[in-house]
Amino acid sequence: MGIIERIKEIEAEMARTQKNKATEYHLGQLKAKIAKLRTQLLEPPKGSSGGGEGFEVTKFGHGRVALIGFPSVGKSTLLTMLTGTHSEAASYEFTTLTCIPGIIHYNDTKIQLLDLPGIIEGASEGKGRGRQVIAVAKSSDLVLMVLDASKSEGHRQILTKELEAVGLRLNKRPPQIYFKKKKTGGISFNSTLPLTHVDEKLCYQILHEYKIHNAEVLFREDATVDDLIDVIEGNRKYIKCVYVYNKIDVIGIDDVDKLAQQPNSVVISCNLKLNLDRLLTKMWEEMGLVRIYTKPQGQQPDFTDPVVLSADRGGCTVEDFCNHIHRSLIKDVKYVLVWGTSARHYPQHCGLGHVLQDEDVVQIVKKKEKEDGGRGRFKSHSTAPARISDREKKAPLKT
Ligand SMILES: Nc1nc2c(ncn2[C@@H]2O[C@H](COP(=O)(O)OP(=O)(O)OP(=O)(O)O)[C@@H](O)[C@H]2O)c(=O)[nH]1
Ligand SMILES: [K+]
Ligand SMILES: [Mg+2]
Repeated sequence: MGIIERIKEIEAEMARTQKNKATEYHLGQLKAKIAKLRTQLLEPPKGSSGGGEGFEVTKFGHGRVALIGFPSVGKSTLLTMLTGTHSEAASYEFTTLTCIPGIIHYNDTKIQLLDLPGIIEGASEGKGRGRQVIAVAKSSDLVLMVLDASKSEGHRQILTKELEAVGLRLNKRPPQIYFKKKKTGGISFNSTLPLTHVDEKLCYQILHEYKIHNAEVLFREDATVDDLIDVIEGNRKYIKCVYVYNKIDVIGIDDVDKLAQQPNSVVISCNLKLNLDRLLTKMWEEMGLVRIYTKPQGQQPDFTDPVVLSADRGGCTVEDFCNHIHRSLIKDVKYVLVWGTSARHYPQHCGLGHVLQDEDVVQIVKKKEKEDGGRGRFKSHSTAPARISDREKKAPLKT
């Protein structure tokens, strides 16, 4: 029997099994069995060199956003509208057969937007180009799940399930469970609070299913069996997702209202160019990008060319900022001067650990500033016309 058939069989058994206290251990075990099989399904076939031909698209810009959705929901139309890069759109399904990258210029940052083939139910099992599409989704910083506002609301759940089946977790944070395999000592099970979903016996059974007999497990929240399995599997990818309901031009205003109230959702119409600004704002907020403007001593900052950091990827400290400019810079830095929302007063003298915020202005003061004679990266940097921000009008940047 193939892996997919075995998954189907266990799912059927789970559906048949009544949920109660007496069956919860058995159900937990079945969940672990399915998780193991799904992981197996994702492994490249034996004898092959890797995952087969994927969509090789080089990362570009300050972040990557993937358009995921069923066929003909308007993904390509949206890519064309937001990036100006043409991607063929038509009324028939599977118009797009590969990955098409475009660039969104927004708030002085560049975001790579990827148009992809439509995926269908069963994509996680390899139907259509599901695997390749999902691999791209996994490589992204944000997923825009594009939905047809006029179609069944169930589509959102079906797609979410497909993505979950391959280890993607949308708008979730990793479970607060400490888990460490050991060589000896048996299993130590602890929690910092009362648990209502998992007890010691259930945890043992799940670990047993994974043939783990020595480990330390500490629950720091009232997590579920699924959370525990995610932590043991360890290969889950936590990604933010915005649900984009397109084609609101073909439904009534009451239905539009209902969809707009769904969590993390934006309603749009590509045809009527409705709400695309809102979509861009939401997308940008969710990416959590932090723009830092460098200020050469005695000059205004260059407000056209920020260093872009991210709390999720790489971090936003002064040290991250310095490393972003040049790996070897850090050893020369004495301290930095910071203007902006992260500063308590202007300018604030900050060390490497200081956490910067969006639109902060930073001036680097080097250890050997004098001997350097002002020839460093920051002295010669840019004479581009400065954009005068509101904040700056209030507090001119002297130094
Ligand atoms: N009414 C309406 N139709 C739209 C809208 N946006 C796109 N469409 C139409 O929907 C159809 C499918 O659009 P595509 O952009 O090809 O959809 P897709 O999701 O890229 O489709 P595949 O590549 O086949 O998966 C086209 O006929 C578009 O003109 C919209 O806002 N309103
Ligand atoms: K289409
Ligand atoms: Mg398309």
